[in-house]
Amino acid sequence: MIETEGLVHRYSEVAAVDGVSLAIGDGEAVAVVGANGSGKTTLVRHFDALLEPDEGTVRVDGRDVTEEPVYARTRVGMVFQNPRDQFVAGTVGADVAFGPENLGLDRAEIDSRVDDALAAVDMAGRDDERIDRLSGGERARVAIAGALAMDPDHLVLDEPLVGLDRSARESVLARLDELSADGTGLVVVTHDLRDVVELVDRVVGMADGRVALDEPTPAALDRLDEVGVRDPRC
Ligand SMILES: Nc1ncnc2c1ncn2[C@@H]1O[C@H](COP(=O)(O)OP(=O)(O)OP(=O)(O)O)[C@@H](O)[C@H]1O
Repeated sequence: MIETEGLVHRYSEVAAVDGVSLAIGDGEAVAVVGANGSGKTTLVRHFDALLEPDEGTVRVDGRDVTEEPVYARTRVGMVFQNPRDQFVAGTVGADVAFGPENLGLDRAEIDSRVDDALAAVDMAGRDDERIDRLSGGERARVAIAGALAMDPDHLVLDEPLVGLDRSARESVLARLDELSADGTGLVVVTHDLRDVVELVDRVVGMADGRVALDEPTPAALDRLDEVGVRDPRC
């Protein structure tokens, strides 16, 4: 469970997140939508204590993320907008192993997690390939595998489909659908619901740093114009 209570984040004077109280349960698949600059990325970066609240609290399973950032990062896997920003090694296997290695797990457990994570994104057996020689879609899937190797309860993906062609998008979405069906919670940040509308059961709409919409998917679609987001049915 991810919870924020009265969360405020300011960059200098401007409140990018302005009093957000939100609870995301285990296994929920949530889209966080809103216009450019509405505070989506800033909000989700708090789930892993990548930013510090100016006001309010963020908890994962009831544990304050500022006090226990390592716990938050093992339970909430983060996949950034540009996967290039998150790779730490030159090859697929070494990169996916990095998180579990930092947990101090033994080699057999690390290898098993890497195998499972790569299989989950349809990249099994490609451990030795160089990341800089992969396509954009393959990189996106390796980034997801890196987060999955931590065996998280929730996966937070910030614009995971930007820059991918149709077949890469479909491949990533199919993997996310399977993960969701297996019980991994998904939080997908996007300003375009078209791709993920089938995937999510709840839509949180941000406007000016606040939650302006929080509804189950079918009902939410009728109110998207309130947060400046296009109705994917149109
Ligand atoms: N590092 C930063 N320093 C200063 N201001 C920032 C920084 N990051 C974001 N902002 C500002 O905070 C506000 C919210 O930005 P944020 O990236 O959270 O919004 P977003 O909804 O994710 O936007 P987008 O859809 O464009 O990615 C914007 O006005 C942005 O300019």
